[in-house]
This record gives sequence, C-alpha cells and structure tokens, in this order.
Amino acid sequence: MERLRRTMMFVPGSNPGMVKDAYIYGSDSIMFDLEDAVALTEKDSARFLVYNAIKTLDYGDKEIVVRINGLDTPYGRDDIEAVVRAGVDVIRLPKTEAREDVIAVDEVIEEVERKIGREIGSTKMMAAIESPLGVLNAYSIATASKRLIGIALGAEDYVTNMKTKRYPDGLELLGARSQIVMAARAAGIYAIDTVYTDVDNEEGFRKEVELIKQLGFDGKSVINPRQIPLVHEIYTPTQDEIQKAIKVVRAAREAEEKGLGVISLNGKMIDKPIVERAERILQLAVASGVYKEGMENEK
Ligand SMILES: CC(=O)SCCNC(=O)CCNC(=O)[C@H](O)C(C)(C)COP(=O)(O)OP(=O)(O)OC[C@H]1O[C@@H](n2cnc3c(N)ncnc32)[C@H](O)[C@@H]1OP(=O)(O)O
Ligand SMILES: O=C([O-])CC(=O)C(=O)O
Ligand SMILES: [Mg+2]
Repeated sequence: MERLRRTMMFVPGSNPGMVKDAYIYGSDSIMFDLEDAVALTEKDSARFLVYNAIKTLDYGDKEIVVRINGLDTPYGRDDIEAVVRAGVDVIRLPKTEAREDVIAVDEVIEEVERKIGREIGSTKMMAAIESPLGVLNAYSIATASKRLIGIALGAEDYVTNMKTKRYPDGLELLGARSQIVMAARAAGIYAIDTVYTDVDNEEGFRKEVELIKQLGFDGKSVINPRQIPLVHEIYTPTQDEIQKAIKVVRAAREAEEKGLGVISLNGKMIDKPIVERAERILQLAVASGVYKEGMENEK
C-alpha cells in the first residue's frame, strides 16, 4: 500500500519535550529539524538529542525525517553522519538549488552507509526547494538521486528570495507550486507543500490546504499539532467520493466484459483516465483507513 504523506510535522530538534512526544499527534511523518528552527549555539546539542531520540525511542511505524543543515555549513556533514547512524528513514535537504546539491548529500550518505554496514540506498532523501533557481531546476533536482522520495516547497525562504512576502491568496507561490508539483509527478515522486505559519488562522489554513490539494500535492509540511487533523480531513476521500468511485469502477468493469470502451454513467462520460482517478480515490481511501480494499468487487 502507498505510504500517506499528508502531513510532515516539523519538530525543533533542540526541544527535548517536543522531540519526545512528537509521535502522539498523529502526523504521517515526523520531521526533526536541525536547520532553521535551531539556534547556531545549539546545533551540536540538537544533533545529539535527535540522534539519541531516533536510536532509543519507539516511534512505531511513523516515518522519521530529519531536516539537516546544508553541506555548505559547518554542520551538514556531521548531521548526515549522525542521522544515518541513528537509522533515520529520510534526510530532508534544505535550500536545494541544483542537482549537484542532491548528489553531494547522496555521496556522503553512501559513505556513512558503507562505514556502518547499513544497506546502500536504504536512507531515503527529499529535497526542499526554497529559491527561484531551485524552482527553475525542479525536474533536474527531482531526478538527481534514486534515494529521493519527494520534493518540497519552502515558501518562507522562497518569498524572501523573490523580494515579496506571503499573501492570503497565495498568488505569489502559484508558479513555484505548479513547477514543483509538475516536476515531482514527472519524476514519479511525492510533492509536499510548504508550512503555514499563522497557526491560529484556521480559515486561511483551510483555504491553503484546499488549494494545494487542487494543484495535486500529496501533502504539506506542518509546524503545529493543531494543523494535522484539518489536512487529514481535506485529504481523506469523503463517503460521497468513495461511492461515486465505486460506481465508476464497477461500470468500467462491466463495460470491459462487454468489450466497450467509452461508456456513459448518469449522463457523464467514463473512459480510461476517469476510471484511473476513481481507482486512486479508492486506494487513498484504503490507505486512510475509511474503506476496505476490494469492497467494490462485492455485490
Ligand atoms: C520556515 C521554517 O523553517 S518552518 C520549520 C521550522 N520551525 C519549527 O520547527 C517550528 C515548530 N513549531 C513550534 O515550535 C510551535 O508549534 C510554535 C512555536 C509555532 C507554537 O508553539 P506553542 O504556542 O507552544 O504551540 P501550542 O500551544 O499549540 O502547543 C501545544 C502543544 O503541542 C506541542 N507542540 C507544538 N508544536 C509542536 C511541534 N512542532 N512538534 C511537537 N510538539 C509541538 C507543545 O509543546 C505543546 O505541548 P504541551 O501541551 O505538552 O505543552
Ligand atoms: O520547508 C518549509 O516549508 C519551511 C521552510 O524552510 C521555509 O518555508 O523556508
Ligand atoms: Mg526555509
């Protein structure tokens, strides 16, 4: 079954309480941050805290992601060494500008995997794109390593680099979002949207999550536990969507048995891409736990 990545919750790697309890809030992935949420004076202690947490705490089957510092900082190499040793699932590279950035991290990861006898390639990566150059290179970045499971937008840095700011309608991010989701789809990996920092603005958050779902993103980075249920609600197929998808899949099967291609269901045309979308809704519904696999086959 496909892994859900609707929510990746940033957890400051310097905060022991948050690191310890991060799994209780139900995000699909937990993302410990060693980069911008951690002060320069705390870089080493945060790395040590996150290393120990991954190594010794039981986060169940939750995906564990760590956002490292870039290799152009004094911390990047040590971050990679520590988290690969600890057994992290995914390393998130911040501020990715070009495929060479991904390849450089990939090579350090491989070095550490060899050294400690971890299966080569088992540490996955994702790349956050946070600049105009990164956006222009999105597809080249998305295809730079077999380790990549996804690319993400980092909009706070992006709007700063673009000499603008974030507006309620998100128009300033439309170009970057479109390019990133397209690059991810073309590369066959996940597309993860950026954080929404106005934690108390539920209406604005809902609007943004609906927009990124419409654009085709798989999910969103979140910064606060309160943001998780809303993203999951919006990303979980409704009973109405599920019932409609079942009808489409059944009608398509009957048509296939009769040797028909395009058919009509309640006045709407049904052909291959529409059937594929219906199947995808059922897959997401199964992964979200609101539908039992194969029920569309029962009479
Ligand atoms: C642009 C960027 O780079 S974004 C990525 C880097 N930024 C981050 O990682 C920030 C992560 N988020 C946070 O630190 C916090 O949510 C803040 C500062 C935004 C708000 O903090 P608070 O006002 O304390 O949040 P709130 O009152 O909702 O917290 C409720 C509970 O959730 C916990 N919590 C809040 N955010 C998180 C989090 N991100 N991870 C884990 N636990 C969290 C709090 O510790 C608190 O727990 P408690 O009830 O046991 O005391
Ligand atoms: O990746 C994110 O969503 C957070 C971030 O660093 C940014 O917005 O600059
Ligand atoms: Mg950033």
